[in-house]
Amino acid sequence: MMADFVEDLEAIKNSVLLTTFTCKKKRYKVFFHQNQIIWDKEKPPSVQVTVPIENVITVEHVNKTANHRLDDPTIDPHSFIIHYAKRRSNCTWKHATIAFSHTDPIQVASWVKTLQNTLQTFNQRPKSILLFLNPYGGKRNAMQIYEKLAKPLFQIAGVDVTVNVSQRKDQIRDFVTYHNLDMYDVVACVGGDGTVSELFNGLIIRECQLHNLDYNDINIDIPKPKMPIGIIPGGSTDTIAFCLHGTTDVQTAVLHIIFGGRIGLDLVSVYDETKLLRLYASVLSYGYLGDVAHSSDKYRWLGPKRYDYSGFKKLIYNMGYEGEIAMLSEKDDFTSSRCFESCSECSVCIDKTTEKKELVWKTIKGKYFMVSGANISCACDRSPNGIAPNSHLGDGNLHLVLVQHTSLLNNVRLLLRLSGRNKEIQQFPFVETHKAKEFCFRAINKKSKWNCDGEVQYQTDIRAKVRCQLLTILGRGMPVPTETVTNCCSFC
Ligand SMILES: Nc1ncnc2c1ncn2[C@@H]1O[C@H](COP(=O)(O)OP(=O)(O)OP(=O)(O)O)[C@@H](O)[C@H]1O
Repeated sequence: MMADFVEDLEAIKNSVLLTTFTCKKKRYKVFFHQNQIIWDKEKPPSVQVTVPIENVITVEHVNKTANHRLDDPTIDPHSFIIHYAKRRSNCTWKHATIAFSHTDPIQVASWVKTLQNTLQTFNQRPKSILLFLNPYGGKRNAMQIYEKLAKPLFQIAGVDVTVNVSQRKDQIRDFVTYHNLDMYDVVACVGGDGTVSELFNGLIIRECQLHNLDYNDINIDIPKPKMPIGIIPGGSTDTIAFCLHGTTDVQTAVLHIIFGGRIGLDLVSVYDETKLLRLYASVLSYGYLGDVAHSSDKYRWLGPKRYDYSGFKKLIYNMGYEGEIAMLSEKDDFTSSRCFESCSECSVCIDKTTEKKELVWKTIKGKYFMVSGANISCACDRSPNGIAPNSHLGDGNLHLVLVQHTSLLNNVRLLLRLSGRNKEIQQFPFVETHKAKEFCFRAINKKSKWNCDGEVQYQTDIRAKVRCQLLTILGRGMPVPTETVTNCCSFC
């Protein structure tokens, strides 16, 4: 049975179709081989387009226009349409279509059947999605984002979407924790980092309960939820979505959900002395960013601009906070590289046969402007490199970025560099970065708050532990950039 299936797949992959079709009164040679559709004009100049079948959303017959309003639409046996995704230079993907016609309906039927059969072999593509909308985050337009940009694409792809609009904070987390999700392939959301955080915190608590595990115990191996999550940006910063796709473009995110590609994302579980506080995916930050998260919530009516206002106020105060940090790291791990699509460092983590490296605890004390445990680079539109440019999505490590308390001028340089794309903050002498699998923080004297995926966490003394690739996300990872970097002034 399995052998037959594999043979069928091979037969589909090796099948060759070559037909001359018409498109907008011009003749095109269209070719399908080795899972690539290629078309080009019959006569010069050449306009060759190649579309890998994994970038095809759907293939269908074109509908004939009905003679009367009340007539049911019928299919035109002479034409078919390919809906596919086109990658653009700025990391975004766009929906595109091409319709081909032929006088012989058998040619058209043969193409439609072959392409549809090939698409059916992509069995990771979701058929049924439970989608949460957060009407409160970002510009409060999650509903419009869904109706205008996401729904039409899901309809083209034939994905069944059940929409659930959140009525209160933590409702998404509670729903995912306690409701039956068996009828869905994927849970997804339209919202910012706080919404994504509700979604995966609910999924993890649910999984622990299913396995009768006490999630408040830091020593348990947290079970990995089977269900992947899809993220459609609809918040203010959307750091998680940006680090996954290299953009916060909504259409790109929806296309990644439709394609069903999977990547493993590390999560970090954060505890106080007695219990799990929450899990995070982007950053846990104490000091400046904690203060900004706390004060900016009062100005939510300002939208994303609230971060500029609160950020400026907290910068002027230039508070420093004393603390003691203990971190658990691999003894000789000095590697540092960026995480892009098909990342080799993240694929090593999946391989359970990798030998375990020796881990050591190290303790440091100091006065800090900011202490951040970055699980991912934390790049976003406002900070194209992020706090930790070399942090990976799924390598089982976080980057502990410690910014010492220093002059106001240095803080301004730090923030300018964070908002630029040319240099990394790691090059400043007052910034040190450590890779860690676990860390503890204890505040000394004056206390700040933690900013945990954009949400305020009031307990200051915490312990955080990375959980390697605990979450499966629909996406392909950050694309390799094509832009060249230009030099900037030495000030920032
Ligand atoms: N119906 C609701 N009413 C009030 N708050 C809600 C509701 N649904 C979700 N929330 C909460 O809204 C808060 C903000 O949401 P979210 O983080 O998605 O947007 P944001 O803060 O604008 O974006 P980002 O985190 O990307 O900067 C989160 O704390 C989330 O738990």
